[in-house]
Amino acid sequence: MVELSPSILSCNFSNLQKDLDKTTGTDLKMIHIDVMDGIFVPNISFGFKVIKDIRDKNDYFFDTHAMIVEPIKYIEEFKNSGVDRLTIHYEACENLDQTIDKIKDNDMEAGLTFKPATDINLIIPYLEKIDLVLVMSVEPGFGGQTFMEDSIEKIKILRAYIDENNLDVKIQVDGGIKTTNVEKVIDAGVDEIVSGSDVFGKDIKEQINKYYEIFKQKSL
Ligand SMILES: O=C(CO)[C@H](O)[C@H](O)COP(=O)(O)O
Ligand SMILES: [Co+2]
Repeated sequence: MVELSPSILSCNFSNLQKDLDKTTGTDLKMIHIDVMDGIFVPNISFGFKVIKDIRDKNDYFFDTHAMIVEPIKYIEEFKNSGVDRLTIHYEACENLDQTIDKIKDNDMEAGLTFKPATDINLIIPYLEKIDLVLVMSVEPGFGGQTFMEDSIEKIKILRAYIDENNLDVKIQVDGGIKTTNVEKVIDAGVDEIVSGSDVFGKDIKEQINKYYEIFKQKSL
């Protein structure tokens, strides 16, 4: 079944744990943690201290999306903060192979993502060595943007390649997903859905339950 990874970027940071507490009693298994450095993307979110502090209070799988230049420099710190999977940007790494290897050496799952304008054919060769490929369906940097329709084709290409080659790689989509458009990305073949403003910007528990209702219907 498809899983939801709600982005805490849309939480109220003055009440972060209060927002996370509202997710209890749902089917949720992971949360999406967007780290931005103000250089790779034109926005700054939060860093290791925040991740560490919520790690102490939440058992969820920490699905972390690093929108930072040269994440290789910070891999140990992500690990020490309690990150379970580190997803890095193709465009942000001078040596992508080395960066992926170092994530794995630090006992985290490795995810790879790419900006909407990046040619998907550049990503395909790395599918053999990663655990997750993330299709960005908005320009990275901000929550609350509109879903880019051409992401559907990218998901279909990745789904076909992964299935044809029997690869053990999950597909995630991030940006502009709502309960009203989630079905089309599921039909295209995603395994995980990131949603920020449509979860933490609304009635949190109700929205998570709505997503899981849709996922269950779709898996019948
Ligand atoms: O990576 C991101 C932005 O760069 C966020 O995960 C994403 O934008 C989620 O927010 P929303 O669902 O509101 O689009
Ligand atoms: Co993200």
